[in-house]
Amino acid sequence: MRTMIHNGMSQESNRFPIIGFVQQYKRLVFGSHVRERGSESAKQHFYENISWLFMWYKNWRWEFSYMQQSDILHKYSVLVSYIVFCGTVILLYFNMKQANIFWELSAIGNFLFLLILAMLWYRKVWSFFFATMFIPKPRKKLSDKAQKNFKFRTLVYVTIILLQIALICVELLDCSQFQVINDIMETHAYGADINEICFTPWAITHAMDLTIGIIFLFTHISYVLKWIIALVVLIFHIIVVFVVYDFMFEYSTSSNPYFLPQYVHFMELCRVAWIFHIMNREIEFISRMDFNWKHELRKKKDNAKFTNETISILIGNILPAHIVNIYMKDHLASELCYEEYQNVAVMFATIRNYDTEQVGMRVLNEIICDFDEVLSTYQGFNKIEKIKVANWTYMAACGLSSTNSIIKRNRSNLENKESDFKLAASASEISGNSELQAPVALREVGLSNDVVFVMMRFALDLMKKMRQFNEENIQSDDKRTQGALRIGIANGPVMAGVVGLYKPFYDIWGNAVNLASRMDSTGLENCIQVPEETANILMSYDVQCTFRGMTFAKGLDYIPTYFVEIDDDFQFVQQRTDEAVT
Ligand SMILES: Nc1ncnc2c1ncn2[C@@H]1O[C@H](COP(=O)(O)OP(=O)(O)OP(=O)(O)O)[C@@H](O)[C@H]1O
Repeated sequence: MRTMIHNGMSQESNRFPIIGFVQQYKRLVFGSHVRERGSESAKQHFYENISWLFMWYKNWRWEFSYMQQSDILHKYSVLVSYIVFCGTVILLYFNMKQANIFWELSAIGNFLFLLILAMLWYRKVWSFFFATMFIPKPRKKLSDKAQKNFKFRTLVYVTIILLQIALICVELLDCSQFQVINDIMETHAYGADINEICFTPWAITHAMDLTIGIIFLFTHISYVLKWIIALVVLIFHIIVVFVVYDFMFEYSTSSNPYFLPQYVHFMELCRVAWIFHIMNREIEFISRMDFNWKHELRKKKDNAKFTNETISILIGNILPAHIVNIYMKDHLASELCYEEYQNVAVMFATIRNYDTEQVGMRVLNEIICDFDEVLSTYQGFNKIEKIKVANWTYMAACGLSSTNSIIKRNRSNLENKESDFKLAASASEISGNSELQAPVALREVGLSNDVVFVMMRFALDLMKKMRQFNEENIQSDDKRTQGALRIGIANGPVMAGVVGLYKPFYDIWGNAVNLASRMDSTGLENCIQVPEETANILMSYDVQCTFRGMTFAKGLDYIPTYFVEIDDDFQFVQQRTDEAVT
């Protein structure tokens, strides 16, 4: 992005009138070609959107937001124009006779300038003098607002120029044409002091030069407004030079023997106006181009943010939220990162009576969508995480929350307790759990048996959903053609993580997973089969579990298994008090 901006900026700078000329010259002399790079469309957009004559954006929304930008140079512009104002006072003082009104206006001007400068500079001056002391910096509200407010900036600008022009006007008005002629004749006839003459033409022209300087000094003021004011000053000068005080200017000294002094005066002002205008145009161009690039950058940033969010959503559909955070935050994609959980409830739910060959993918998709809908209601602390759908089996787990886990990372075989702790803490930061102090605490949290009870409730909700699906989609009363769920649940320690380079897939491993799978494969339709340990937990929650018998589970031999007692509405049956496990 930075390279793109750099390329763009250097390309744009080649188009400045002066630099552009140098480039053209180089091409002519050395035959070199400047290779066009960077974002062509952004550049094209900029050129199409700007009016070269008026230096404004054709899009008024852009123009408005450009003008509303904060002008950090504003206080410096005001300071420089104050110096110029004082310079004008000194210039007129030494070259002309002053009336009282001149000093009154100077005093008003000084007062206004100092007021505005105090408003704009108080914070900077304060931090300059008191930065080392423990005096709090004054609030930046006023100076900041003044800098940001376009109307205020324009008002200050117009006031300064009016003050400057008024100063020249009072000097001129104080000198009537009759008095000027009289002064000149006295000077010639009686050898009177030249300082006694109330009017010095070059002083007026130079004061006008300074005014033109102030006009083009300010940035973030409408370019057209500046030109209108500059034209008014030029016309005012023409009237003074050629009409009202033509006699004085005609006989003033000339810096060019080939032109009449009046024209020399006018050309002087035009030259100054032209130079300042060119400089101002360059600054305006850079400033607008800078704004354009900022806008492009903001757009690209927004796009990048949107893409990032989309990626997060997509990955969030594949991986659990806290794993997404670790992946996105720490860029672990190429490293092994897995979690150890002390107690997770695992469920395998197989949809029976359907075969993809017979009913097609549509039925499977609809049922799984229904199940996912149920899943979306199991959020929060004991959130249920869908692991996968394998064939017609829906696999889910409860207790895979970041606060229950110890995260392990395999970074160059560097794995020790300390790093485990740090990562567990970072996971807790992500999930916002500040109670987490050490892995020991994690283990205690991870041992909560609520996960088993929540998993059982989820299994019952899936059964209800299955029945609803049958009612809505299957016409026949034949139980053999209707979908039925066979569910196995087990709990215990598991490991969870993402392995491999491509197609990140979150999975869980451990005895509890194998056992849950066996509980499903050896179970019965519309029943939830659990091993003894899980049954004991459920019974401690007052859920009636009935001993099924010794069931053969491959790899485990014969193990005692239980069915969770379910009524006709797919509600669990409360345990009879005499059987309750305490
Ligand atoms: N992460 C998992 N996802 C899906 N199924 C799993 C997962 N982990 C284990 N299982 C299933 O649990 C069952 C028992 O696992 P075990 O490791 O005992 O397999 P096995 O001895 O190879 O048995 P089988 O011959 O049935 O595959 C297997 O059927 C296996 O498919």
